[in-house]
Amino acid sequence: MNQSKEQRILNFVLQNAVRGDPCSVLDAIDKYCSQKEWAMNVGSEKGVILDKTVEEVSPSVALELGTYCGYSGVRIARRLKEGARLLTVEFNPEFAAIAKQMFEFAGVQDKVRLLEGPSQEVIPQLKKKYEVDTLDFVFLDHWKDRYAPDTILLQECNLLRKGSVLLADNVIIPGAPEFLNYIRNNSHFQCTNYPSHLEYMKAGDAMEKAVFLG
Ligand SMILES: CCc1ncnc2c1ncn2[C@@H]1O[C@H](/C=C/CNC(=O)c2cc(-c3ccc(F)cc3)cc(O)c2O)[C@@H](O)[C@H]1O
Ligand SMILES: [Mg+2]
Repeated sequence: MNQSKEQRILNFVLQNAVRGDPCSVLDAIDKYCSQKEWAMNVGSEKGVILDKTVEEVSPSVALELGTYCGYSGVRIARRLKEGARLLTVEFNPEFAAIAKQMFEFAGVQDKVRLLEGPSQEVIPQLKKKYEVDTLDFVFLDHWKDRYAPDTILLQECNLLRKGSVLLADNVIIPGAPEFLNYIRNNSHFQCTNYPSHLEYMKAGDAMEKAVFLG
């Protein structure tokens, strides 16, 4: 059975990156996806916006929606302080298996917990099953029509506290109009837009940061 693109990305990392070195893993994925096969990783340019936001927030508990191959999970985990943890949600078993291997090779597996399942089922389990009190940081990068309903669900489940930071990828391409409309017209969120470019391409894209005001 011929390999998937995601398996080819992982193989390239295993053969070209340095085990235990998260930066070399990110560089290998960026090299492969810019030179060989495009893939929907947040990439190095938007990745810097992600890095800066994670450093600013310095989260103890971070949530990622849409693990895919684990690129942004590695990117976030490598910046977490001692004892902090990333919970990342992925419902495609093949991608989850790829991402788990990516985390282990990068050496961040002790900071990252991959939760397999659809976000709308996992989010309501975070407090009881995964011992979460509130989330300090949430990275949204899954199906774009899920950003708004999941942001509402996070509030319904009391998972946000005053100062919790949401960061959403792709608010230009593919776009998340319902999310932008919801979050920018909601007085409980303070929004900031960060213009950038689509990963590995020249097209414009942007990230949106939304701070929950309580
Ligand atoms: C059910 C809720 C739910 N629960 C759990 N896991 C879920 C989930 N919904 C989705 N997943 C997983 O997340 C990942 C999907 C991510 C979706 N991302 C884009 O579509 C995207 C597209 C472009 C682009 C494509 C083509 C272009 F031409 C331009 C741009 C660029 C980008 O950066 C992009 O993020 C996969 O692993 C899903 O299995
Ligand atoms: Mg994305």
